Amino acid sequence: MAGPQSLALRDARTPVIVVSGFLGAGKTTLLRRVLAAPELANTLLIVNEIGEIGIDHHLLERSDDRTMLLDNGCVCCQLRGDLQEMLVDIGMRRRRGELPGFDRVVVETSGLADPGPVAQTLYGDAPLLRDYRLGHVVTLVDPTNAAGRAAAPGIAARQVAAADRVVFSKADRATPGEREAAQDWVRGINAFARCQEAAFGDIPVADLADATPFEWLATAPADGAYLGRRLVPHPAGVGSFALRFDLPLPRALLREFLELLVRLRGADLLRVKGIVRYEDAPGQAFVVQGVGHQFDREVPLAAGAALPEGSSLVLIGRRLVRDEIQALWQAMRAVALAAPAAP
Ligand SMILES: Nc1nc2c(ncn2[C@@H]2O[C@H](COP(=O)(O)OP(=O)(O)OP(=O)(O)O)[C@@H](O)[C@H]2O)c(=O)[nH]1
Repeated sequence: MAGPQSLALRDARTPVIVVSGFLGAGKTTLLRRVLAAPELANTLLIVNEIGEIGIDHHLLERSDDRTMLLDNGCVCCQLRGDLQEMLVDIGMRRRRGELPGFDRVVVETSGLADPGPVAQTLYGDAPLLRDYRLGHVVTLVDPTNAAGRAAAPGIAARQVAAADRVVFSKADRATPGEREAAQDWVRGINAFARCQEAAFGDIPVADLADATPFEWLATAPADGAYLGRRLVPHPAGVGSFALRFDLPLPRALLREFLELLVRLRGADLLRVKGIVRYEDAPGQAFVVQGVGHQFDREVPLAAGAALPEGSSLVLIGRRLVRDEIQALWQAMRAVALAAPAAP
């Protein structure tokens, strides 16, 4: 008898794999790693970012015609129709030979997106069903960031509920207690997902390439029912904005600013990421990012990457007011400029 796996293999439609996970859980890190593998070379990637400027697609270091950006909104609500349109358009262009072929699509959702409605669009839209089927819904859970999940419990839980695979990220850093707590939390929400741990996204590539979600559900009549039907509103007060800087920044001042921001608003600051240029490193751009209180070391970006001018920092958090934070920066900048230069 043909098993579910062989049923899926007879389905020639392109699988769409949804990669979800809370802010900073490690989605981009995992995708950078697995999409570099030759087995996944033929993958079209759609990156959704909630901030008004996209950062992640610059980090993915892929050619532009294989990476598309859906920014300035969340794909589970405002941009759901945009994703539908994008997928239908890409399907048509591929048929007309205007786009190189691709074997799968990966959608990296924003850290505040509920992947359920995203995945459901693939079941409910006839033009989409012609070209695509749902592959895995992979949700990353960062065991070291229970506080972040607690700040937006509805969304974090929905991300796990919709998953057929859960990857516990940051295995290199998480303590045994954090890992156990994260596992208990996931199991309490979704007992069916296949779970694995990863450090810097080191999952076997085949886990993403083989795109038959919930093998046993693939043959069930209520295909996709596990995704649930209810749309969860985004947590109250969580929003995002970008700070932009035209001139190169003083490195030490930016560090002090971010440290002060964490001291003043640490509990509400869920995610910071940006691409910055420093006065002391002409021509070089750096990625700056933090999750909760934890800031990563800065990473210089490859020269020649198509990057925006100046510097931009995206801040995502609860009840953060752009003007107040902008004013804090300006005040610190003014004090630094007025201070006598060190002898
Ligand atoms: N130590 C450690 N750090 C990690 C790991 N995975 C990701 N990080 C770091 O965690 C931070 C966030 O990682 P990203 O991959 O950007 O997370 P993301 O889920 O794409 O973030 P958003 O798109 O903002 O939601 C970065 O500083 C990464 O370097 C890991 O396995 N171990």
